[in-house]
Amino acid sequence: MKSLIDTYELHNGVKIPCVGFGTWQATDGEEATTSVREAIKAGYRHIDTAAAYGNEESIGIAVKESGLKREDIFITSKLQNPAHGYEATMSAFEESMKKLDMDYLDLYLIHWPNPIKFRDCWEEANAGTWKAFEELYEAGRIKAIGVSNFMPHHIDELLKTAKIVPMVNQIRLCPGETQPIVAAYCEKHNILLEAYSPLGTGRIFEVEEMKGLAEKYNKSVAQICIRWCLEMGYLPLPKSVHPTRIKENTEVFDFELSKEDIELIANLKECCGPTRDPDTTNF
Ligand SMILES: NC(=O)C1=CN([C@@H]2O[C@H](COP(=O)(O)OP(=O)(O)OC[C@H]3O[C@@H](n4cnc5c(N)ncnc54)[C@H](OP(=O)(O)O)[C@@H]3O)[C@@H](O)[C@H]2O)C=CC1
Ligand SMILES: O=C1CO[C@H](CO)[C@@H](O)[C@@H]1O
Repeated sequence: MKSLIDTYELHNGVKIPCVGFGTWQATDGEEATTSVREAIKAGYRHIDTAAAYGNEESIGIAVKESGLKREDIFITSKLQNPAHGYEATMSAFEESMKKLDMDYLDLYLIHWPNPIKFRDCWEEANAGTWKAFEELYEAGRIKAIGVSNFMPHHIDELLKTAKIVPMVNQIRLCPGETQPIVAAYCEKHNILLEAYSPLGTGRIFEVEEMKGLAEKYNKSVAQICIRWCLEMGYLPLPKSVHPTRIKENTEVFDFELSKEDIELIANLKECCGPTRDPDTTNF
C-alpha cells in the first residue's frame, strides 16, 4: 500500500480503501461532522460508522458537504444488536440509509454475532439477518456484506444457510492482539480482516515498547500501530476527533517496519487490555 486510496480487493471484486476512518465516540452533531470533514480533507475515502454510534446523520451531512461524488467514498455501517432477524434487519437498514441520506451502502456488517437479546437463538437470528443482507446485496443496495466480532463458530453456523460468504470480518486487532484462530479462518475463506481499535482505544500510548519503536522510526506511536496493521494485511480503522491527529494518522506510507519489530508488536500480549468474548459480552 502506498497511499490512503490504495485498496484491498474483496472476494466479490469490490475495492475498499486500505485505511478507514473510525467514528465511534465521535458525538453526533458538530463533533462527528467536523471530524469526518477533516478526515476527507486529509485524504480518507473510507468512513466506518454504525447505527449504535448514533452519528450516521452527521456523517451523511459531512459526506454531502464534501462535494465528493458518492462513488468516490466508501461508507460502512453496522446493524445494531436489537435488530437481528429478517424483518428487523430490513427496517434497520432503511433507517440507517435514511439517516445517512444515501441510496446505497458500500459495506454493511452484523455488528455482534450473539447479542444478549438473542442469546438462546443467535443461530436463527443471524440466518434471518443474513438472508436480508443477501437480498439487499443482490438488489444493489449494498455493495459488500460482512460481519464483525464473529469467531469461526459463528461464521460456520452462518454458512450453513448462506449463499454468500461474508466479505469482511471487523474484529479487534491491535498491538498484542492478533486473534490468530479467527485470522487463519478468515484467510482460508478469503474474508478481509478489518482492524478495529488499532490504537487500543487510546490505551497504546503509554506502552514503553511502542514509545521505543516510535523513537526508532521517528514516527508517532499511532503511526507505528497503523503501519503495523497494514504490514499484517489488516485494514485499520483509526479514530480521532482532532484535525492534527487525523492527519498524522494518514502519514504511514513513507516507512516500513522490520520483520522483528512486526513480531515484537504482535507479541505485546494484552498491552491494550483484553478483547471481549462475543458469546458472553452483554450488548
Ligand atoms: N465493530 C466493533 O465492534 C468496533 C468497531 N470499532 C471501530 O473502530 C474504530 C477505532 O477504534 P476505537 O476503539 O474508536 O479507537 P482507536 O484504537 O482508533 O483509538 C482512538 C483513541 O486514540 C486517540 N488518538 C487517535 N489518534 C491519535 C494520535 N495520533 N495521537 C494520540 N491519540 C490519538 C483518540 O483520541 P481523540 O479522538 O481525542 O483524538 C481516541 O481516544 C471505531 O471508531 C469504530 O469505527 C471500534 C470498536 C468496536
Ligand atoms: O463498535 C463498538 C464500539 O464499542 C461499543 C461499546 O463498547 C460496542 O458496542 C461496539 O463494539
